[in-house]
Amino acid sequence: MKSLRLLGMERSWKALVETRRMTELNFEDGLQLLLQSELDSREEKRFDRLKKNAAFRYQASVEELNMDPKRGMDKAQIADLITGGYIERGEPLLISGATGCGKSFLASALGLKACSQGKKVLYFNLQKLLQRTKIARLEGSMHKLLDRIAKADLLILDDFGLVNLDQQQRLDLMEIIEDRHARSSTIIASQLPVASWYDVIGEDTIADAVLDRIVHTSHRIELKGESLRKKR
Ligand SMILES: Nc1ncnc2c1ncn2[C@@H]1O[C@H](COP(=O)(O)OP(=O)(O)OP(=O)(O)O)[C@@H](O)[C@H]1O
Repeated sequence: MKSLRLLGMERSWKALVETRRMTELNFEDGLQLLLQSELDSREEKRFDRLKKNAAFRYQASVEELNMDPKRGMDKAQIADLITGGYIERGEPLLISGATGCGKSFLASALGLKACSQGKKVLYFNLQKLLQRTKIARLEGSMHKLLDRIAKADLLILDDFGLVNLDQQQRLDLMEIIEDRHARSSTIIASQLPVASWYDVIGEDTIADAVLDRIVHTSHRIELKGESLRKKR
């Protein structure tokens, strides 16, 4: 088992030997148990890898979400998002709300859920990502970075609209969104209401092109209430 790197199976086998349960099982049940242990162990490892790769802002889970409707949380909508259907269909999710109302927490929790469903997720603060694209262009690694982003089943762009974009940043955002359009899902979180995103992008043709690709088919969550940081 060790040579074949069947580590989950090996662990289960050792437990069976130590507890002497192996003598109680017939061949078929024993084999099934060992194979199931191997499968569980691989899924667990894949989940850990996906979670690490996603680089979430919070290690938040959907079970921890405060579902108070006064905060703008709709149980049925969240339950639907948890199934991951929006990711399969490549639909965007736009989360807006004032600072501290839990946008990043919600996006991270949905991202973690997607990892548990075997999806490749990437989480970025948008400003930091657009600084990274600038550096990647200078270093000649832009193609690699865009390729990595395009391959993600779910891309989370947090803090959209905190600063205005320059022309190159607008074009980079456009390219990222275009690569994903109608194929892969993107979550965008912003303190600004969706109606003012046009002005944030700042150039009519690019704003039209970006928003046309994300707004029409999107799911929306508008979080309300006072900052959860203040409450704490
Ligand atoms: N559902 C929740 N349950 C428990 N704590 C939460 C929840 N949502 C958010 N928090 C906590 O509230 C604080 C603010 O949350 P978060 O960073 O997600 O807000 P935000 O809306 O993204 O803020 P900003 O716009 O300033 O980035 C964090 O400390 C977070 O841990």
